[in-house]
Amino acid sequence: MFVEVIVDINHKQVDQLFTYRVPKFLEQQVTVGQRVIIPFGRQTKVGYVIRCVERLDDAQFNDPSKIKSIQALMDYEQVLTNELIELSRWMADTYITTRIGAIESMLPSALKVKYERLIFMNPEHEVQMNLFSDALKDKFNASGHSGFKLSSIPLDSQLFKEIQQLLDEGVLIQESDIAQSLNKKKSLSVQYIEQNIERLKGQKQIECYELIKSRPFDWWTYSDLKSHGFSRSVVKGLVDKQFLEEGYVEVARDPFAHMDVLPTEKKQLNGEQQIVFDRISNDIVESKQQVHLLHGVTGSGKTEVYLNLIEQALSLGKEAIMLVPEISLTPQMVERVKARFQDDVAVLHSALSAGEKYDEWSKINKGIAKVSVGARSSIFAPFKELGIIIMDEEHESTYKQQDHPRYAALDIAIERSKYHDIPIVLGSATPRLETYVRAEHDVYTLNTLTTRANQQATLPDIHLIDLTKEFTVDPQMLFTNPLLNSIKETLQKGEQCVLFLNRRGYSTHITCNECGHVPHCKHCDISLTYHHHSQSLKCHYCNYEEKKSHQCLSCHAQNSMELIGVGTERAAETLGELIPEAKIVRMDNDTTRKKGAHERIFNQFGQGEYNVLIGTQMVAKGLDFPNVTFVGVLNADTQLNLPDFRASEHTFQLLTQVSGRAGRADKAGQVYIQTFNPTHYAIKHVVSKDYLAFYQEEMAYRKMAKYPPYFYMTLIVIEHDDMDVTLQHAHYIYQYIDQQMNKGCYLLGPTPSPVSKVKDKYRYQLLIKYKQQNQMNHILYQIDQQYRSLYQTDRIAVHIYINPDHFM
Ligand SMILES: Nc1ncnc2c1ncn2[C@@H]1O[C@H](COP(=O)(O)OP(=O)(O)OP(=O)(O)O)[C@@H](O)[C@H]1O
Ligand SMILES: [Zn+2]
Ligand SMILES: [Zn+2]
Repeated sequence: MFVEVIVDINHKQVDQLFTYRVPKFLEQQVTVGQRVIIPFGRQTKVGYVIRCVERLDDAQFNDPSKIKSIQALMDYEQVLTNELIELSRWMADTYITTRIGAIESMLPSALKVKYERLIFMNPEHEVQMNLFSDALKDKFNASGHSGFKLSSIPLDSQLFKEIQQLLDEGVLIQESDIAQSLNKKKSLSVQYIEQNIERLKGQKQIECYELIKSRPFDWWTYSDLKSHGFSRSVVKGLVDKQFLEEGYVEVARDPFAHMDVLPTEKKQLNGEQQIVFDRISNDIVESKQQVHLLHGVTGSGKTEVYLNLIEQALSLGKEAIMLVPEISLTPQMVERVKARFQDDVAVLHSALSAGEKYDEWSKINKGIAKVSVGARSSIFAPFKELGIIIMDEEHESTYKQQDHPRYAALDIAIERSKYHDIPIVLGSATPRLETYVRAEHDVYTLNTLTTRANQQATLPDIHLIDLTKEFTVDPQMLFTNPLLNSIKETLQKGEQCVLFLNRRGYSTHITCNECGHVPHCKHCDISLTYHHHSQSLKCHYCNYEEKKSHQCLSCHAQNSMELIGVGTERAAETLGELIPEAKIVRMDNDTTRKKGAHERIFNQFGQGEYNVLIGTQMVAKGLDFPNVTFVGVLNADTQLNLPDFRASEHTFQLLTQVSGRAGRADKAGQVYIQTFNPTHYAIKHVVSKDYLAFYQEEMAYRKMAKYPPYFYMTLIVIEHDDMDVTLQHAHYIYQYIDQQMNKGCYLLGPTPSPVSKVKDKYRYQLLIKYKQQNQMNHILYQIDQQYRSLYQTDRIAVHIYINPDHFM
């Protein structure tokens, strides 16, 4: 038997199938999707079995005896299903990436292997140790002559040179050793040994032995048995009498052990919810591949519909994937899914440690968990009988991976839904234009929820405060009187406020009030951000940091550097001064860095320990607190002014989402939005709560400007240390594309990128607009190929972003 294998080396040149022989003793065990250890050139590598072949193609192999054998299995279970293996090929083609890169993005990082090189003396070579340096002799002696790791020797040392020399002469040899970064958690456990039960006297011991005997192949931890009422001494006694065998066995960590999730009852769906549920549920039952848009206003009970659909899939013996944008943005979602489906749920998200992620993934791989809730990469959850895929808040940009392979979770979902013949649900109060237009044209099924689910709740009243007319009362220019008065009124009624500021840090920039100088990053074309906590200026692109100085570096005026633009930290401080009775808690990147900080802040706010929650994007979405009746947006314009054609869309989405946090239960909600652009359509339609009106106006603009969804767009960014070289290659790529592309495509540029320098590299960009989704793939592939090799020699980097969300 032979296998075809993809090798764990992320390089185009070796990104192909290699054939290996399977030794007799492994024939029964090797399966597709497993990892094997193989000789590769002069190294030992890990490979993924893609295909098993009984007979070789004679034409291809004229000397089959030359085919090498696999050495061992890396693990006993499959890590990739047949479906995922196929998908990796599709990804490599679609995203212009390597197949191994695609495979890696599907697996938990804990499965990543580390390769070590061990140095030995060559047993087939006459070795004269007395010719070795003392340092080398010490190395061998210290290892008991069983070899040492090459990585333990500094690269620039004399010893390293000596070893290289001896390797070349064949006196020493090296061998690869493969280590896995995974630390499996092990726990002391016991297992059944067959014995005559008559020999047991104690009643407790007999019961315990009977229980373990009932599942003779299982390992039981001491704490398992304790929960069945058997103390440690009872179990130990059985071990001593050799009724049980003791050993350390891998156990799963439970990252949610601290989270008490009580099972919740289903809610009776309302009329609209029921209609939507029936329609989608029908597609689950009939195994119909169909994308559904669930367009439901904030608080319309989309989550409740998702939970019922998952339940439906489970009742048919199928599994479900529920994607959320980022766990930190939707903290309550995990809890709600866990509460409904308890131990059937695996949670996959970035806040877990690598080991915890592996354990959760393993639960799916072993068929223990039936539902996964997680961020983007959990779209690859290795389920075998998928019944439904749900993407909550489908408009979020976190559903696209920014690094290689730059996949979109929706594309992957669609591939998987074709494989399993199942529906996909895209839920949002503010769908992307790309999504809505497909629903309009019946490519997707449109489902709508027009009212709030809770019968007493209505959508909040939304008011604008025109900052061109209304003056702010504080020197930081954050709060107007109408806003402050509403906050006070809310607090007096014993209700809660959410305040949203689209920034982080104490203040964004500092500027000299004498000459207008703004400190910039030394390595990037971007102004530095002031952080009050550390009294320093930081670059958010490269992490460069410097102390804030009192003197202007440009005009040398003393004490002239002032803060402009204000962040959440300063806003919270100012509000505390203006309304001393407010109990304020802040939520942004700074206050949530520690593990579990999100949860803690939400819980404390939910329990009423605070009455004002002030924060960035993190407070804008997914919150469901009945006592929040007021939402204030301090400045609606920050996002509107970004150089991005989606600026209006993003502003409309964000303001609608944050407004939606108010008045979700029986108390009516109020929203105040401060803006310098009260007549801008993105803001006007938030006030009128009219998604469709916004959609139509924005579509007209996109059509005129030839933007998505009328055109597909690809951004190409060219980066190099030298500006002239960068521009030269940008022109070269321009000409290449210009000659190859069809009529009806548009090529723009080269222009400097909006952030024209990052980490000391100059950046130019080209933009292509075209009509058919994959029509540029061939050209882009060629460019990618060529520049991959050029990068090796000339360090010229070319990044290709297909349908990017951001153009910075
Ligand atoms: N059928 C129902 N009857 C009563 N209450 C319901 C019903 N469905 C949902 N709810 C409640 O209404 C509130 C809003 O529901 P949910 O959070 O599911 O809305 P959503 O559409 O997901 O919201 P958003 O998009 O704003 O995050 C929740 O508190 C939920 O418990
Ligand atoms: Zn920088
Ligand atoms: Zn100055």
